[in-house]
Amino acid sequence: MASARPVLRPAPAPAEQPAPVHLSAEGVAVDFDLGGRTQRVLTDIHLKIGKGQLVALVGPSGCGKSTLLRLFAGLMKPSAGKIEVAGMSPVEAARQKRIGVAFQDATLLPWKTALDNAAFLLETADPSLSRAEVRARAETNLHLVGLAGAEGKRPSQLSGGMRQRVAIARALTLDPEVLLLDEPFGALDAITREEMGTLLLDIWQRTQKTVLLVTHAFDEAVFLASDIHVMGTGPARIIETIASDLPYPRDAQTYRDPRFAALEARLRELLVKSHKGAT
Ligand SMILES: Nc1ncnc2c1ncn2[C@@H]1O[C@H](COP(=O)(O)OP(=O)(O)OP(=O)(O)O)[C@@H](O)[C@H]1O
Repeated sequence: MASARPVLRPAPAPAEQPAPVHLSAEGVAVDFDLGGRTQRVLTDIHLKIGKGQLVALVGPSGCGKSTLLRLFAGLMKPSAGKIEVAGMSPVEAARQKRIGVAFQDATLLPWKTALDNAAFLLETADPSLSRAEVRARAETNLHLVGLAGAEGKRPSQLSGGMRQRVAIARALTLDPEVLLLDEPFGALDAITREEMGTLLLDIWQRTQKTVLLVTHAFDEAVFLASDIHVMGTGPARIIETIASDLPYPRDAQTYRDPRFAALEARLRELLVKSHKGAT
């Protein structure tokens, strides 16, 4: 009788563990008081973003994307529901330097140079660091965002896109776990925007930060994000979450992947519907 041969099977792949939740919104609503009249801007927002994910938030203009980002940054409180960052309140997470933000209006200090602006937040957040150390970190990040040579310029001497990049360098200098980016490349020309997108992917892959990116540009959302949360209006809520099937790493070839076009088309369809109030 032939001896039974051991059957060689590949070792089972370890079950993929979902990343622990890093940013969460549970039943969040925001009301603004407009001189005695209450306007509900966000309603029933539920969102879970895993640690180390790069996620995009898209939606019609004025639907409340920046408001949601401001909630995660701890800059305002929800009228209802709960927001957490790393299992704590956003205010506490910000206090612990876990959150870096770069918003649409770069809000740089006009009297400070690009280098001093990039250094500013870390300088005030961690007085134990030497000035030389802080400036070295700020300089590294300014170079990373393509601003070598502009260290000594003041905001009034920089273009809108350059100011935006200083704001990103300032957020990176804090070395936070979470990056909240509101239209960070909105003011840039198409080519620089693509370059900055590739740079962001590179930073993200090297640092494994959790990134929440607000953008109007479908191609940017599709190129960068693993999940795209689509918001509708009146009042805003998440109408769909698209899990991207585009693999990482992504590069110029990614734009030619048929899956890219399909995702972009899906986004377009959802946002057109949302504009018409049909969702
Ligand atoms: N502090 C505030 N007080 C009153 N209303 C506000 C305030 N901040 C924002 N809003 C209103 O809330 C809504 C959502 O604004 P928000 O800036 O979050 O939208 P958005 O989706 O980021 O817009 P965009 O894409 O144009 O940047 C808008 O109607 C805006 O006018």
